[in-house]
Amino acid sequence: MKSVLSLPNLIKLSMKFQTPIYAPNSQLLASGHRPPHVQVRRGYFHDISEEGQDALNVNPSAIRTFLTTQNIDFKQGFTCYSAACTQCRKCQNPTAKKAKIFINSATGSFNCSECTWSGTWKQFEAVVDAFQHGDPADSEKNAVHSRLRGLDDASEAAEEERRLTHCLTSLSAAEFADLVKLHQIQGLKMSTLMELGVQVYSNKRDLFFPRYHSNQNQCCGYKRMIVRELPEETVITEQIFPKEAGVLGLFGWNLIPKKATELVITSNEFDAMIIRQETGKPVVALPKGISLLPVEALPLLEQFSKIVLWLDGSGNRSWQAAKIFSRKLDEKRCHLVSPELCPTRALNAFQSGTEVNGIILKARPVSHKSVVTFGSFRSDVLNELTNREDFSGLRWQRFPALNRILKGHRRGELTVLTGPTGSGKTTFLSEYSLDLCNQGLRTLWGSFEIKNSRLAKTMLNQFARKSMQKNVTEFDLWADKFEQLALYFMAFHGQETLDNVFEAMLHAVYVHDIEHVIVDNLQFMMGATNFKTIHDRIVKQDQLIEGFRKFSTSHDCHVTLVVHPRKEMEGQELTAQSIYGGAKASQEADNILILQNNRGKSGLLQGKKYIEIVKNRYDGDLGIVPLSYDKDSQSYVKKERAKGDNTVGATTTKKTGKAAAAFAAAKPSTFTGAATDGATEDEDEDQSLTNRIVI
Ligand SMILES: Nc1ncnc2c1ncn2[C@@H]1O[C@H](COP(=O)(O)OP(=O)(O)OP(=O)(O)O)[C@@H](O)[C@H]1O
Repeated sequence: MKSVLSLPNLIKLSMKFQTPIYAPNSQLLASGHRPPHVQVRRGYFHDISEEGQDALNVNPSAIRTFLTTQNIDFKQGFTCYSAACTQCRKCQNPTAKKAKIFINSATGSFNCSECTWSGTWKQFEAVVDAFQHGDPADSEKNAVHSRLRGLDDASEAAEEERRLTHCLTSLSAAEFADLVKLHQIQGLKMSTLMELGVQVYSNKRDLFFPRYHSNQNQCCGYKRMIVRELPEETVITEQIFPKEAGVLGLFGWNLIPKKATELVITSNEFDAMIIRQETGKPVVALPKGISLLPVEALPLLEQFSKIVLWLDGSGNRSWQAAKIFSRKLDEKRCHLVSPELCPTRALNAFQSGTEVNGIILKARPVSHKSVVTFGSFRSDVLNELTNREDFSGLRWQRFPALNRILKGHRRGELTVLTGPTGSGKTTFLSEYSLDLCNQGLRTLWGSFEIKNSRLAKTMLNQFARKSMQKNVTEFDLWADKFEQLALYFMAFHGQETLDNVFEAMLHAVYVHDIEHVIVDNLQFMMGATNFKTIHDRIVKQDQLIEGFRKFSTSHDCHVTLVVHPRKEMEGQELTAQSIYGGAKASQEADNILILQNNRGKSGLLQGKKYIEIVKNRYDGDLGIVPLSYDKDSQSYVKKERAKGDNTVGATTTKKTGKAAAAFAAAKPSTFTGAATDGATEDEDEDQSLTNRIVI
């Protein structure tokens, strides 16, 4: 994945935020007005355009056909095709006869197991002649003899970091006991930590966890667990290197025997260690927990015919992630430790007296996706029954009222948002998606109407909850934090074909484990064609909606789609029937949200825009969420009041009491309900509105 901004855009950004921007070689690209001590920064959003383009027209059968017509002898693995590597110099050596290139069957990207020669499918096609003749000179001429992206630099930086750390034996027995208590790793032996390469920093509290890729002797990245003492609590945070781009590697990979055929995958290093200690089984931990199974790790995992996934057992998201990962790894070989089998992560299970090996042996095979029995999803049913709160989805932090109605944001659903032109749909969606992304939901934005840089500016203001224009000196601070989000952008602008958009989405879901796609808006996929009749136009739109519906269901990925209302509806209050096109949108969508522009005339809605939820398939609750707009931060969330500011609170409390009557007067036939006790004043207000259910 690449971070790219074109030079003109960089200059514009620099001017806008009055900050200098440098190239990686420290050459000044744009000066801004800031003093020259500002550090080098990268562009702050991830552009997947190149990857998406590369994925176009690549599919398993196209890859197989190409390899066959080129007379390349290949084997089909679980996730990759493999062929002997004749390309790299090392593989010319008779001792490196076993070197293979692995070609990912979904994307076509390839890399060699020995020399880490790597590239995209297009590059492979371009040098296939040189590849077949094993002519390294030729490959160099073609300038694609590239190593896995950034592997060398990252390895060097990781080794440098390791030099800052010390062996655990440098700790006294009391210091090690403190460390165990601090990280809550009772039961783990020092020898186990050491075997897996864990080291301690000079402060005797922070830990270093190395990760490895194909070279089991040299780490390619690391995680630092940083312990911070705050006045009232101790906080442990994780710093991951490399952050996003490049090869992340796997913790524990250095100990995996080349001939091992079974593997356990965990989402946490300590879980991997307890499994190693208690069972001696080959085990690795994922670099970013349940949020990512890096695609470049797939060739490493080809050797295993059985993979047991035991991810962090707390919560539905990890169970969902295990199922998504098993699809990526090939369900045939995957076994899952379900929350029903063991509701906690491995270390916690061990600490509470559970026999870890027994749980791994009982892991259930993932059944064939099109032939299922009740037994295969009985744990899902039990989960849904016992963890209803959890199943109701990821909760918005900025929109508590949305949680009350929609019960959170769930995977695999289709949400349609409509509203009059210019009413603020993009602005709202930006914050709605940012809120979830900030909680770790991997998000892909398709903004066809406004440029990514403008959208990112809005998001940055919302993220910082202040105007970046007015606080330009803080740009670097916020941009750095913003850059940490798992946020990706499609690099499309204006009209785009559905095929191209789907290809980019498919690629992003597969490679980046995207969980939420936002498409703003559907009209940009209708094509420039002049439709003969309105009917033709409606049919086309229905096909598009059907496509997005299928996508969200089959990839268990939430799709939020902006659809314009019918022209004649502008100026009137909109309903589910106002969405442009046939009935498809309202049939296929799981949730329909309308940004109502015609501000309420009286009561609590006076002068406010609001979101009206007119369809909610999950729960059936409907209602409204009032929006207060703050122009500076482009945010729909009220600014936090200073502590002790009772003036506003008193007014609000009073207003809450009268609100129901005032509101009922505004919309008497549509809403019923009352405010709830015990909520904060703001929540009271939201609650008093959202409790009114459309009947
Ligand atoms: N509640 C609001 N009050 C005032 N201005 C707003 C509000 N919400 C958004 N805006 C501003 O209105 C402009 C249009 O907003 P936005 O692009 O989000 O609307 P939209 O509904 O997506 O437009 P379109 O129908 O063209 O796609 C932006 O400049 C935005 O900052």
